[in-house]
Amino acid sequence: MESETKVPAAMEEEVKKEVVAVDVSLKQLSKKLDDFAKERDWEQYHKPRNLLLAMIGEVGELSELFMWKGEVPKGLPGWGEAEKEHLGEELSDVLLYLIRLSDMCGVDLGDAAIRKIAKNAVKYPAPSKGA
Ligand SMILES: Nc1ccn([C@H]2C[C@H](O)[C@@H](COP(=O)(O)OP(=O)(O)OP(=O)(O)O)O2)c(=O)n1
Repeated sequence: MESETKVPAAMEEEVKKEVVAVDVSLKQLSKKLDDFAKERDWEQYHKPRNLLLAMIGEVGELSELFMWKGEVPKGLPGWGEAEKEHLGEELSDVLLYLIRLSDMCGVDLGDAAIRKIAKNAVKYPAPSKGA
């Protein structure tokens, strides 16, 4: 019983150590994921197709949080703290697998995303605000 109460507290400490209020970059996350995989000898599993399927699985878990709720207003009024925390975890799982997938495909995701936004702006020009 004692260990049951200690484990979550210890985990909480580990999480706190990691959580620092920074504007984290994709490159920083990418490096953390690389270290994480190396430390566990998981690089062998982090092949593009595996990562894609893992990401899709996490998109499914993310979708479950919204399932049967009808339209959900911005800011998620009525959602409890635990539910929002869970949402943050599922969003993170999707993001982390996406970053790792991009890395394992040799795609610089930040660079690709900036280029895609620029391309979108050409395809969908904003209406001019002048007279
Ligand atoms: N081979 C693996 C397995 C996990 N992870 C990391 C990336 C994800 O952020 C998280 C996913 O972990 P789980 O597969 O345990 O999934 P959940 O955290 O969603 O747990 P559960 O499915 O029990 O809700 O762990 C990873 O990088 N490589």
